[in-house]
Amino acid sequence: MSGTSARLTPPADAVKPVRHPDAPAPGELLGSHYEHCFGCGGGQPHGLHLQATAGEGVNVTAEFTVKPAHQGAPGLAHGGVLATAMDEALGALSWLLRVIAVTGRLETDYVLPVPVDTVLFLEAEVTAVHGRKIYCRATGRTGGAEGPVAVRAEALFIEVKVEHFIDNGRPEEIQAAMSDPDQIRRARAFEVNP
Ligand SMILES: CCCCCCCCCCCCCC(=O)SCCNC(=O)CCNC(=O)[C@H](O)C(C)(C)COP(=O)(O)OP(=O)(O)OC[C@H]1O[C@@H](n2cnc3c(N)ncnc32)[C@H](O)[C@@H]1OP(=O)(O)O
Repeated sequence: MSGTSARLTPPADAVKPVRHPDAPAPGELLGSHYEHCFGCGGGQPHGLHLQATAGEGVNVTAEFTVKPAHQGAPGLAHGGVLATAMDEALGALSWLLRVIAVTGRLETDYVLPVPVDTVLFLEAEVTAVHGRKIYCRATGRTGGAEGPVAVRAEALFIEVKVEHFIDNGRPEEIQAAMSDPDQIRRARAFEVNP
């Protein structure tokens, strides 16, 4: 990548990310944050079903298998779907900081075409934190965890409160989520001092 845009460059007084003491242990499968999430939920037949695993630092690894439903050009993954995979892997970093955060900005470099049936090996890490702003980056490799980089992304996530979803989400889904004890448990797993 030739360079990061100014909006994704942490300010000079940004700090190194700190793994929350109650973060999932390294190697732990993080699970889905919401059953109907297009990126990680099991309730979306054509979703990405991305599964992320906690790393030792403020990082995660994840795998995503490109399905025929994810095509753009014949036999190749759609770029927007690949950006979704990066977004989802980057979003999973919230589990390690134990904050709720949403994507503010996402920049993606498409380096290689990604055929259907490819398993994309994703790695994401937080690079810096500045107040509510979480700076992070990710790569997606083909042919194994050490394979060539096919997709690269940098992003800025912004920490929000649970009210962000309650105030803005469609009432049907919010009410269903709020009355689901399992969903409440998952939402709390993101929060510091729940
Ligand atoms: C029941 C619930 C369950 C929930 C489970 C967990 C779900 C997890 C889901 C994860 C799913 C996967 C992930 C997804 O798909 S998340 C879905 C996609 N993302 C969104 O929908 C977010 C939409 N945007 C917003 O809601 C607001 O704009 C946010 C909340 C992001 C900020 O508005 P807010 O009014 O709060 O704050 P602010 O405007 O004062 O900004 C604060 C600071 O940030 C800086 N800034 C902002 N934007 C940008 C930008 N684009 N580039 C550079 N900088 C930016 C800004 O300059 C400021 O900096 P500073 O002046 O302080 O230095």
